[in-house]
Amino acid sequence: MYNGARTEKQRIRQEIRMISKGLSPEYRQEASREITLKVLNLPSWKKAKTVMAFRSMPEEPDTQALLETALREGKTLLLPRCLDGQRMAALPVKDLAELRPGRMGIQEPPVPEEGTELPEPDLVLVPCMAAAPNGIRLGHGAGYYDRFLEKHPVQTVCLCFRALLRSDLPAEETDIPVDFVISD
Ligand SMILES: Nc1nc2c(c(=O)[nH]1)N(C=O)[C@@H](CNc1ccc(C(=O)N[C@@H](CCC(=O)O)C(=O)O)cc1)CN2
Ligand SMILES: Nc1ncnc2c1ncn2[C@@H]1O[C@H](COP(=O)(O)OP(=O)(O)OP(=O)(O)O)[C@@H](O)[C@H]1O
Repeated sequence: MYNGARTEKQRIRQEIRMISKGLSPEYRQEASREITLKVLNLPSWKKAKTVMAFRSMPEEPDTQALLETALREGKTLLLPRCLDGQRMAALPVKDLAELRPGRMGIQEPPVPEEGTELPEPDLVLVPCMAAAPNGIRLGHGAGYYDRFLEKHPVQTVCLCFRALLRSDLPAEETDIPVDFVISD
């Protein structure tokens, strides 16, 4: 079946990969620092008892300081773990040393003991390849976050380098826009 939005997304992902490759380590580091400070100043971060964040991949804003701060502030920290090619779970992490590489080499929490109750997040930090100021985001194309957010309608904040913001992202019916986009 021809799907215009999907084809357009693939084309934009190629462009984004090129732009992303051109971002210097110095820019990434400084921009990640600015993004981190903005997140820490969000009322929704300050209020949140349980935060679902993500362990960043090299091309994403570095979330290390956010993860450490969440734990230090005594928040319950959840990180995604891919269950299969379509679904992910938000699992609790007490110490970043518990994480092990999963799909695409992303560090994931271990599977909790059977019967462990999973806390619901008050705030979800969402990764992206690119995002539009109106909250439409472009991910890696597996639909993990769209499926997850459909079941967990909570406050969402997407972290995106300013250089990767673009207002021409196409949306499919299943795309769930984020509430805020934070960039440097
Ligand atoms: N930091 C971070 N964690 C995250 C995500 C993310 O975007 N960023 N995800 C957001 O969804 C989930 C993992 N996303 C994935 C998205 C696509 C594929 C995937 O289909 N990989 C292909 C190869 C594609 C490629 O190389 O580009 C494969 O495994 O065959 C795997 C995981 C959960 N954790
Ligand atoms: N809730 C859903 N139910 C069924 N299919 C879905 C759902 N959400 C997304 N999909 C399908 O998954 C595929 C990938 O979606 P999309 O391109 O939006 O992923 P993405 O947002 O880029 O990736 P990710 O969410 O993993 O970061 C699409 O073909 C879409 O139709």
